[in-house]
Amino acid sequence: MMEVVLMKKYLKKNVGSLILAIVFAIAYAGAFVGISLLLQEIIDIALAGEIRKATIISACYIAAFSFVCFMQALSQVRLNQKIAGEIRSTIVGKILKKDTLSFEKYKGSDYISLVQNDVKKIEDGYIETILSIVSAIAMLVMAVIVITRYSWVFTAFMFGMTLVMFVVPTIFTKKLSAATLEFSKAQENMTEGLTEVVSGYEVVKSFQKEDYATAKFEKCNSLLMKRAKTFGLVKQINSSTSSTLMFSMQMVICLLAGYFIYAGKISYGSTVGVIQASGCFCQPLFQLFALIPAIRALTPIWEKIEEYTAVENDEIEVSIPKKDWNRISFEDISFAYPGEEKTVLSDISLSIDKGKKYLIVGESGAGKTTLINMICGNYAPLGGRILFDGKAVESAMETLKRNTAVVWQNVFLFNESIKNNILMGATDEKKLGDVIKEARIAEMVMDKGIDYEVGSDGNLLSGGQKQRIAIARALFADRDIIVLDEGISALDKETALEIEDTLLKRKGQTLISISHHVLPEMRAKYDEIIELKDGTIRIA
Ligand SMILES: Nc1ncnc2c1ncn2[C@@H]1O[C@H](COP(=O)(O)OP(=O)(O)OP(=O)(O)O)[C@@H](O)[C@H]1O
Repeated sequence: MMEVVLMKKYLKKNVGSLILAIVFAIAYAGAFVGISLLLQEIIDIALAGEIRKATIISACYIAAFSFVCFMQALSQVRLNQKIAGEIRSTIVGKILKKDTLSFEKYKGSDYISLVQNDVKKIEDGYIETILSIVSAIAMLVMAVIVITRYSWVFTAFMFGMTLVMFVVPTIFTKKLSAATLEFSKAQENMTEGLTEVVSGYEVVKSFQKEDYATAKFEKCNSLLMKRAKTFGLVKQINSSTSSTLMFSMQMVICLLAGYFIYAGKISYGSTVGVIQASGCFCQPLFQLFALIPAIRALTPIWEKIEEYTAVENDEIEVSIPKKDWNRISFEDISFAYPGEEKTVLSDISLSIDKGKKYLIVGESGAGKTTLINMICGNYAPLGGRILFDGKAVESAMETLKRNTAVVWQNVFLFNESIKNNILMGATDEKKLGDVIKEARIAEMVMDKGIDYEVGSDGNLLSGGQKQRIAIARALFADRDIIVLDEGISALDKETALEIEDTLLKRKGQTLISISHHVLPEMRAKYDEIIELKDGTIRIA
């Protein structure tokens, strides 16, 4: 089973906490079975007139019992939290390692739902269920030993009934798995719907489309309610069937014990003991019948985690160094988005020279962003070659990534200070001062302060301010190629020209700029104009 293989590595990492949790799960089972022996003892002692002794024994047992219960809960919560935290970290780490195309296979909200909702299902259900199974098996074994001490007839009878009732988990496992997966999909759908409604707030308000947005949300909400209901119902039917069967079995044991005491075969204390011990047999047995489908129901969740976080190669990211080059050549490259028949780029050949300035132009949808995604190493071409100074290199995509810095049309800023958004973990105060000037944010920094928190995705800044911080970030990264995907479109004409001139003047650094608005004087500033049309290029 896949989940066993996946879980093994988390359990191995937390072997100390795991052993502790197992020890207390078994102790917890022992404490329950021990009650039957205790009851037998104290009833027989009390019947013999030794009430004080019976009271002391009971008090000691209660103290030990509560300690074991507390420790069992504590060790379980501790292990659960540790493992859930590690699963979350692993998932996010793997998501960040994905290449752009496989990342884009799922929506951002799908990943959020995976980490928040699906890991929660494992957190709530997996470890707890495994430990409950351990505890149930231990209780079962101990109960059998204790019951056999009273009479083998009880044991034989209970095993017989168990065989008859074995059918419960087989009925519910499939149904519960399907309901769990449907519930998870509905949660994913809800996360997406909710994100859209909240992110689209401005559009909704300005067009007074509250009803439209509410209806959109309600659709997701009612689907989630429906799926949650089915999931809850199947889960409930599974456990109530188990409870009913357990109750019936205990009733029969009581009748049998009644007969034994009537026939004078066991003492009063033993009768109470055997009834209590039969509870310790029935309860875990039916608990197991409910727990096994519950744990199998999580299989689709494990599969989903595997699918969403599949990373082709874990190793390459950190090992590729920045490369010295003079010319990068793209020869006969083509590209189509996965699952799409239409080729966006067809047999394109172009060369990028160190220090030269390129302007990419073309109609909307011509493939400009796709082309720069390829130049930046985000999209691997379907055919053709990428050469560095005429030579093929290992991991060309990673090498391209190491050599480029992009300012995207839609800038993303972390909910941190201006400074942290530029440095992103690096340190170099001198270079920071330089890029602040070059990106024309000196005035803003003076005004707001370098430690000004920009808000979620920079919502406390204007579009132009965000774009200039993104330019400062790209300059700070000190890559050989700077790419502007309409990266100065949000700026006023004067600032845009100033920044463009600065970037054009940077010697030794290649500039690739995409622009819709190409004025004749702009064309003259660039070394080459790459014109994209119908998936092919014309270089002027
Ligand atoms: N993730 C995607 N999946 C499928 N098709 C896509 C995807 N992204 C873009 N496309 C398609 O690829 C083509 C080129 O898109 P691209 O964004 O590269 O054009 P563009 O020239 O940058 O457009 P614009 O100037 O409007 O930004 C378009 O037909 C677009 O619909």
